[in-house]
Amino acid sequence: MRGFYIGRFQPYHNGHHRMVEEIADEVDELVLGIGSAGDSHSPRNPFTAGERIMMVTKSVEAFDVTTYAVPIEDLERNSVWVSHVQSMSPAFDVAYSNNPLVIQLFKEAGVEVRQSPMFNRDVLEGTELRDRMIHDEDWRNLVPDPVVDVIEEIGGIERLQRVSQTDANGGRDNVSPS
Ligand SMILES: Nc1ncnc2c1ncn2[C@@H]1O[C@H](COP(=O)(O)OP(=O)(O)OP(=O)(O)O)[C@@H](O)[C@H]1O
Ligand SMILES: NC(=O)c1ccc[n+]([C@@H]2O[C@H](COP(=O)(O)O)[C@@H](O)[C@H]2O)c1
Repeated sequence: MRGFYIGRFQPYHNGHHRMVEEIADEVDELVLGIGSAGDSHSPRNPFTAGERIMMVTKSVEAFDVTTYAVPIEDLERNSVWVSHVQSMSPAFDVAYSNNPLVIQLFKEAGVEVRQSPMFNRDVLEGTELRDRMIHDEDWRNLVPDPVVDVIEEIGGIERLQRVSQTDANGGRDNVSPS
């Protein structure tokens, strides 16, 4: 059986990782959909699809499940989104999500959906992690080790901090010293 789990993974964190660990017990193969694949370099979506593919691919090596990472761009029309996903992904039998819109769209399309508990959601949330990165607070213990390596390799913290600035302070870096 093949499962499908989509997220923005901005970044891939230990909550996602726990969910993948549980899914790996139920399926033979797993497709990880890299959602909002066209988005990057913004405070909500700092990392590119390719960077997120590196994060998930290196992290899921810890589990005994064949995994395919597939980038999925957003569409204006929710009503055809499941067809769009299916057109990009290896065929799957069951979709995993805790996102109410995703659950609704898959159910309406007749796809079986399974949910998982939320793990330690007070800290294991992308929004909380990005906030900690911006403010130089602890985040490394909330993601799998390979994610730390990828974010360091790409200069991810500096990027997120810069794209989160406003022109009022961000422009300073662009002025040549006199
Ligand atoms: N701590 C968690 N435990 C279990 N599932 C989670 C957890 N955090 C996110 N998920 C689920 O993983 C999927 C992908 O989530 P997503 O990539 O949006 O992460 P997020 O932590 O919700 O990020 P953001 O705050 O950026 O929206 C969704 O179905 C979401 O509900
Ligand atoms: N119309 C659409 O493009 C559409 C609809 C539902 C979900 N999605 C995407 O699926 C992903 C769902 O992941 P999250 O659970 O992380 O929000 C997101 O990237 C979201 O943008 C897109």
